[in-house]
Amino acid sequence: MAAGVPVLILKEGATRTYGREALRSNILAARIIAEALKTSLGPRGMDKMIVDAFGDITVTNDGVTILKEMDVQHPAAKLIVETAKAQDAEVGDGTTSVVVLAGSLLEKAEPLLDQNIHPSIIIEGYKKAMEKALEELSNIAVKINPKDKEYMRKLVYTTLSSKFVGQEAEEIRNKLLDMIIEAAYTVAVEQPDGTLRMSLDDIKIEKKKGGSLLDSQLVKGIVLDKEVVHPGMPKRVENAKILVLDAPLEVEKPDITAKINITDPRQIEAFLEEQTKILKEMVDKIAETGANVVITQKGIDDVAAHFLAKKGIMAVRRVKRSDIEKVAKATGAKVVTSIKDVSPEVLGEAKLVEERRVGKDKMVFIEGAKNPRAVTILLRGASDMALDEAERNITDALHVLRNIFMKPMIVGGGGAVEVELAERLRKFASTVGGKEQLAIEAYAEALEEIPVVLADTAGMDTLEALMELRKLHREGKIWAGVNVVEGKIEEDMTKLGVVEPVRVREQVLKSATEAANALLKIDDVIAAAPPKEGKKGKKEEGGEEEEEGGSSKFGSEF
Ligand SMILES: Nc1ncnc2c1ncn2[C@@H]1O[C@H](COP(=O)(O)OP(=O)(O)O)[C@@H](O)[C@H]1O
Ligand SMILES: [Mg+2]
Repeated sequence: MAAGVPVLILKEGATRTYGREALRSNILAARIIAEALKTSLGPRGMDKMIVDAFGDITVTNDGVTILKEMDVQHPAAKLIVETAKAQDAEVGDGTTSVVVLAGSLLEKAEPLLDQNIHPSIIIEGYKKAMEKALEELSNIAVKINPKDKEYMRKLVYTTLSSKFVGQEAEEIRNKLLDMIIEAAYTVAVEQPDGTLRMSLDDIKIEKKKGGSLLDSQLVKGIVLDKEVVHPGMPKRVENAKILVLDAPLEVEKPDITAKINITDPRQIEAFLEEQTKILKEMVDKIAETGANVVITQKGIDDVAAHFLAKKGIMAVRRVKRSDIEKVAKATGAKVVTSIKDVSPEVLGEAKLVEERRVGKDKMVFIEGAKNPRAVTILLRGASDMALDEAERNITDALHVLRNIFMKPMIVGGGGAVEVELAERLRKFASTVGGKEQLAIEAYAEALEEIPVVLADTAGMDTLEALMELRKLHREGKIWAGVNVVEGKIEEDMTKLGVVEPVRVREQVLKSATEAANALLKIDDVIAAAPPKEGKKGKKEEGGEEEEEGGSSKFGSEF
């Protein structure tokens, strides 16, 4: 490489950092993110309160939520954030672990860099360590029976055990647990090989402020946060034949440019009559199909609503696109985009469609749908914050179930699996030798950061905890870990029910290693000058898009 020849002409104000300096600055940035997230790991993790530029407040200990809300600027930090988001999208869990592990891998790389070990050797060593760790992970994983509902209930209980503090906590957890388990097993489909599959799309979470979390309910069907359009319409329809529309029941408004010249009052009357006639014809056409419920994404004119009511048809308008899709899927309806395509064949079916009072509002319940694999968890709660956090916790628990359904294998949590893998990696390292051995040993040490952080959240002496864990694992207690609730070392975390889906831990290892290695590979950072004050507003508007673009750039490079 021809060093020192300036081939790049940078814009004024752009900065460029090379070599070790670039590497150090990236490592530092990634470690700062990890440091910030550490204290929220595990059930004793602290909550973070994040206030955005608009003054909106989020309180959470959910890793990916914290990262999404934090306005991260440094490119290396952004890469870590993107990795956590990818982890979240892939398995829906383990995001905090990924960030902590990636940060720790980079931290442990520093002394090696100080010894002048080339980054490429560290990268290679980390890769080998990861592969070995994955191999050992499947060796120690325990097979479980996903159809054992009671066992799965216990398992999900531990995911929720850290959440909801306060007096009603136990009651709330049990309530949510009942709904989660029931929902998951309702939508799960047995595969030919005996395993279960579930799609999170089949479980809708609808939040309605008011009441308490204990008033939440599981509905075997779909709940729409809408009222029936017209007071004259039935509020309850049994054996519903449902027309799902993506078309308005309105007469198209004339163009803004079109001008209607009215010279005679009778012309207005004729015009209105004509409109009424068109609407009546629409409603007649719908009634002819036998439909007794109409659900549309678009509007319904008051006159059309009146005619529908006269025919005894219940109607709901301005339903969200995503809900329209769910209703169609659940009831077997075809979404119709034009009234002329309405026919008996496109109708969906459900045993009951009913408007019910929920707190101060009314909602429409569609139950006993043709496809029984559609459920709604209707959450109630005193505040938006409480509802949002409950939704995140439920989503987490559902992800745990989905991951175990997909791959019914577990490992001990509370850092047990990490300590065991670290022990095994150290043994492996000695067979590799050379400088790579050092990198593999560094990887092992990085894994131990998970139990160390957990012990820290429980106020334990971290060094003592680690020593004891290593000792127990050397004695063959492979699931010895940190009981953070009681603040002590436990010989078998699986007995406590603190277990983790293997699928999540696999993904944690892969994502964290990939992120750390990607940063270790960079030896040149070219940063454009920050935008001038005047341009700021413009940049902020397009902020989201820019961020997306930035991340995909990373994605394609590594
Ligand atoms: N009751 C518990 N005791 C000890 N460790 C636990 C317990 N529950 C969960 N953990 C551990 O906490 C870690 C997960 O913490 P969490 O906050 O869910 O972060 P992540 O975003 O990585 O999933 C795992 O290592 C898990 O084994
Ligand atoms: Mg988790």
